[in-house]
Amino acid sequence: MSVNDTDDRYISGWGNEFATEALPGALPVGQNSPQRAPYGLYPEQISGTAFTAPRSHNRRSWMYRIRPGAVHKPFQLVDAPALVSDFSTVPPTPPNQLRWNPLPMPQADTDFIDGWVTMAGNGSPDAQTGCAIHLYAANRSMEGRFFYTADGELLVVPQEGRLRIDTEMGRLDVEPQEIAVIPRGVRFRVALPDGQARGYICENFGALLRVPDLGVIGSNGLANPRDFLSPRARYEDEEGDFELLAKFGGRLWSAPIGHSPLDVVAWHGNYAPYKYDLLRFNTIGSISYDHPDPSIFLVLHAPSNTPGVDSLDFVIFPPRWLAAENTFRPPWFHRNVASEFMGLIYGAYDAKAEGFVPGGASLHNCMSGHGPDGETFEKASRSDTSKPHKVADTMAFMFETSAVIRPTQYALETSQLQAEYFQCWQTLRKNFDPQQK
Ligand SMILES: O=C(O)Cc1cc(O)ccc1O
Ligand SMILES: [Fe+2]
Repeated sequence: MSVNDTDDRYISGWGNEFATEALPGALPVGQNSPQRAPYGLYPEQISGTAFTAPRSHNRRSWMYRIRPGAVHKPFQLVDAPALVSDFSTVPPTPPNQLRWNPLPMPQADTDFIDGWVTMAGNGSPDAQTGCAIHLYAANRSMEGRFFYTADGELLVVPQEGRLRIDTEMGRLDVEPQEIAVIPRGVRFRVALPDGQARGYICENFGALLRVPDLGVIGSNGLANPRDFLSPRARYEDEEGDFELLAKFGGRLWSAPIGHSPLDVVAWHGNYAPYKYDLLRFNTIGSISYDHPDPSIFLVLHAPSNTPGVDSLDFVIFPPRWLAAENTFRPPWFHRNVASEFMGLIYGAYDAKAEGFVPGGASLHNCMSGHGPDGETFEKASRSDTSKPHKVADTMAFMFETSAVIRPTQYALETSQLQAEYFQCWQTLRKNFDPQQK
């Protein structure tokens, strides 16, 4: 999918000052809050950063809507036992390497919101740092229901089935190998064009995700800002007995609402949902020797207050050429200060010969040893590195965090957990021979 001047669905560029209207002249000219806005619309600002954040980080948008966001009945608590947000209350677990099979598709009617289960995370919405990592599996479109989370922005990584995400600011159609980011507070509804869908969600409680600086890479490369797409304004003028769901303070709340909140006729600003096709990533790697650190595969990151340290990194392992000579080409054995939650969207991952399957997940926490499994090590230690090799048919990703990731009780007790995961390194035998260099 490309976007150009004739694409009537999206506007492009990461963090742009967009201006889009579904009716001509719906955006006031030269001011945000005229005494009476065009078409009888209500102006409403949505702020994603503090009013006083530096201009380079300041994110807000103005919406021109049929009714203000305040128009709904009071919220009531909804039981949502599968959702976990405050990880300070989740006990630390042994530093074991963990791996899971995919979440099964639901049997009962389950929409995108019903289908969330929290696997792991750190921090909390109250602390405004950390993240919750959820899986979703759904077989019904949301009907008459709308959702937002005040706890964080949502990074949605579809693994199976397309998602039609209708947001206040317009429509995003996303499919596996694309991602969507829905800002904190933005209301949306998800339909499933393929009848069912499964994937991963990282709910980022901290600073907003952004495209990283490129340093010595230069002015182009990795995820190029022009490839991020935001929706054009699109509105519904519908009344009915609808439900507005909110995730707030780690809990789920429901309020009756008499109209569709997707009633924004025009908006402008730089706080908006966006999508990105992971196959657009300009993957950069070694063309001489050795395997670079995976920070070279960074798509988006949420910086912490410590320079150079991110609270959350979103890293991908896309198809790419491996050309490094005299080099062990797959990921090396390693122990990191960061903690790594990995998922597989498509194909196979080059560090794991088997067991890590699309829709599955793994967790390698701070300083827990991991790396290639026995089979991968044997093969890669003997492969011919005089020729480049294409790693094709693959798309893995990592939610990497500076704080330890705590798996939830669900994640530790589910039958998806692969109790024998540790075995994949037990075949790594002693090769050491002091007589033989
Ligand atoms: O653990 C993993 O497979 C992710 C990873 C990949 C890599 O190429 C280097 C380090 C790293 O943590
Ligand atoms: Fe790793």
